Amino acid sequence: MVVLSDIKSVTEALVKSKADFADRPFYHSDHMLTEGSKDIVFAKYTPTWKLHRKIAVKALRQYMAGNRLEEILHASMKLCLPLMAKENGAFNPENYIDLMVFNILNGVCFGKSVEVDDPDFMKFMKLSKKMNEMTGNGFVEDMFPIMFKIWTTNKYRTINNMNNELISIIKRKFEEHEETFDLDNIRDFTDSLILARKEAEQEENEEILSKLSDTHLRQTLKDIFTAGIETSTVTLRFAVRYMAGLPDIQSKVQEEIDRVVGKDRLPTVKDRENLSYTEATLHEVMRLGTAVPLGIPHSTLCDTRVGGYDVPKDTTVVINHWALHNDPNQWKDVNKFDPTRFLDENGKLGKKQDSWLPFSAGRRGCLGESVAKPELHLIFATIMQKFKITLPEGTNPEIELAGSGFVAIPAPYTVILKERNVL
Ligand code: HEM
Repeated sequence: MVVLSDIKSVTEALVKSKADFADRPFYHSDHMLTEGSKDIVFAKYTPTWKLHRKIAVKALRQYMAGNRLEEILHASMKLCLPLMAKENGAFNPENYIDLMVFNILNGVCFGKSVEVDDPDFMKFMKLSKKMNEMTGNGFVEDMFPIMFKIWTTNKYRTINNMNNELISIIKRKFEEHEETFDLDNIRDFTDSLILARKEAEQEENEEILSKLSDTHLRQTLKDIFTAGIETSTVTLRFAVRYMAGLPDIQSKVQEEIDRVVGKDRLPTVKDRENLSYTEATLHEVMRLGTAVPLGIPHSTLCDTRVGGYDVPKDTTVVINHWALHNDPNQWKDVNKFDPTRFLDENGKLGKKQDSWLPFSAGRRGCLGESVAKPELHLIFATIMQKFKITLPEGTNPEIELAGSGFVAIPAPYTVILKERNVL
């Protein structure tokens, strides 16, 4: 296994070496949990993966072209904000952040916003968190694949059952969409996937059709949901926790939002270009609170080289995003939370710093970056606009980490909210 921990070698591998590092290692457990490697996230670098990625990118682009993201977020915020305002004293904001993010991705995929007690929301979040927590340390079955045939561990069986429950939720939603599909009204990402299949049917393209089975399409949906929800909720949980412990930075974010957006309306996607300090603060949250510290493992497609070393075909390659974000050669006062490092001399968001790579890069770079960036910004800016956030007295100012999954999680914490800008 090779671990790349500096931006020079990461850029060489992911960007300059074309597809050499674009494969994924094969794990039997992934193969089983993705109904036979029919997903995007863990799939090998094959024409089928390329087709699904292309269709998913196009479908997300279609969705993002209008202002549906903003509409769905505003609807969700109108549900969440009054509930948050009613919280008395210190509380854990996790459930509200979960709902805001769930509603965005539920909106993207299935065109709907739900309430806090929606059964699918509650079930989905519970399953997704538990699965992230449990899968982090891997499966003994991957070392001894024969076990899949004779006896699987309790851990694998539990995760497999939870995975099947997730798949059944998505399957039901996909079937509802198929029944109500209308060519003249493409409502969301799911409709765009169904449309892609109908187009292949019209062209009688059997080869493409064989790659667009129901299983493939629901696995793509599952990817968008699972890859999108945990990463975004964790980033926002870090953001709220950082702001609670950094009152000066919080005030600067709020001054900017008050000046640009005011008090009479919610922030919009268009405001983002004028909210440079707020965006820079989010960048700094994503640097110090790296949500996916070791990315998703890559694998080499051929014999290749990186950093002057030979790397044989089929070598697992890990991108250490945490190291890139904490490299003292790249970041001045590396441990200091300082949004201004992302701003130019005019206070505008400067060119992206090379060693800031939360979404990775190259052919396997995060497929949802175009959704995640406006989504995180809108949610963060709206929370900051509405609430002053403080820590309960006696809280350790250091942020503690928890969890052992793909995603790094801040340890559960509580905050106190005070409404600002009450209309
Ligand atoms: C804070 C938010 C997010 C972060 C930090 C993040 C980060 C990442 C990272 C590090 C990877 C691995 C890239 C690689 O292998 O080099 C990845 C892959 C992926 N992400 Fe995200 N992500 C976020 C949000 C999202 C969202 C909202 C979606 C869906 C709308 C999404 C969908 C995906 C998919 C499908 C892949 C697999 C791409 C492939 O293998 O071709 N992510 N993400």
